[in-house]
Amino acid sequence: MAHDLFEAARDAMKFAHAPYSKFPVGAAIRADDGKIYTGANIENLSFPQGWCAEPTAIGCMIMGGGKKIVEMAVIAEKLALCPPCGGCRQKISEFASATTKIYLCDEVGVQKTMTMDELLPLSFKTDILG
Ligand SMILES: O=c1ccn([C@H]2C[C@H](O)[C@@H](CO)O2)c(=O)[nH]1
Ligand SMILES: [Zn+2]
Repeated sequence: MAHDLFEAARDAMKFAHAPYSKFPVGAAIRADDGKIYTGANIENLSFPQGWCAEPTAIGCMIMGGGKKIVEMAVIAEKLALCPPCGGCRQKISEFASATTKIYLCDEVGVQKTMTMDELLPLSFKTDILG
């Protein structure tokens, strides 16, 4: 049921701290423990110090005891769709598999579903670092 994830991401977006870009983003993760973890973007007056909604949700998942992303939804207030930025794709991939679904949402609901492999093809992998 992706719709509950969409609703969680939409609700999380209300917590965005985005006074500089005025571009609120919300994210919601269904984790392997069955719980939903959410996040919003949190900007900073020192611009590079702000961060995206996705890592907020990942941090909540890790601190809540979740270990893997089963599926994830992302929504932005001002765009039709908000595909995760490059840095977020790498961060998500740490806790996802190639087939993990990422739901790109607008204010109505899920509009596009992509797998992690589609979002981040040929992703960095090595057995040297474990
Ligand atoms: O995948 C993304 C891309 C951008 N943003 C945020 C960062 C910044 O606060 C605002 C404008 O880039 O949107 C996210 O939260 N997730
Ligand atoms: Zn990002």
